[in-house]
Amino acid sequence: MSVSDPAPGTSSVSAEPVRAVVAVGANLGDRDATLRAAVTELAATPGVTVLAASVPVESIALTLDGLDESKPSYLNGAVLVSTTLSALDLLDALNRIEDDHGRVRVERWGDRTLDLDLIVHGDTIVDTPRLTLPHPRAAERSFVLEPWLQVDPGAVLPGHGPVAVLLQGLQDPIAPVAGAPRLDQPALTPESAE
Ligand SMILES: Nc1ncnc2c1ncn2[C@@H]1O[C@H](COP(=O)(O)OP(=O)(O)OP(=O)(O)O)[C@@H](O)[C@H]1O
Ligand SMILES: Nc1nc2c(c(=O)[nH]1)N=C(CO)CN2
Repeated sequence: MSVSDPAPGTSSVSAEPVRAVVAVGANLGDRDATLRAAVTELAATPGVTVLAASVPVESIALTLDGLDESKPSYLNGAVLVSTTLSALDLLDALNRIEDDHGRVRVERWGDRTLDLDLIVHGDTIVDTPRLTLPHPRAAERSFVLEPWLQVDPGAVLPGHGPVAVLLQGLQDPIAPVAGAPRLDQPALTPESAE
């Protein structure tokens, strides 16, 4: 590889589709509606096919000071996609969707209307300020790993091991949302819930 070659997986177009995992989260506004809209927009992105989406899970806000129950709680989920986009182009698409949902970047790990993190992109390993893959904090977060396991029961986090094993070692609590459909399905309306 010459010095001008892009890092693996970051050139603008992948030769073959790869599987990627996107973690979704929100703790401001109508969290459920925002996550469902984001999955719809992801599915409408050229070069992206949604293969599966988790149901939403409720989680306590993780801040730089630890879990903080005084902050609005998060809804989190995960989406498994097949994509011909490079990791960087997929990240750009995720950032555009975040911006369209009024995402304001004020404080690290601060409250947000929508957060879309790229967890893995094929076997891409990259570590730059713009993009680190696999996501460097995924292994510590039940709110990422449990939904990921829902969409890919055999998932392995490169450099860390099977997601099912990692999840067993974590303490951050997550809770199901009673009756909530998968995030690639419409929300239940009072009529459809009857
Ligand atoms: N794998 C990745 N997924 C998403 N953003 C990433 C990734 N690697 C690096 N970044 C960079 O991180 C920057 C900050 O992203 P963001 O504000 O979403 O972080 P955060 O969600 O607050 O924290 P965390 O990364 O711990 O989830 C973005 O500008 C983005 O370029
Ligand atoms: N519970 C929860 N806490 C968080 C989350 C998140 O998605 N869920 N995302 C963060 C930054 O990515 C910071 N803290």
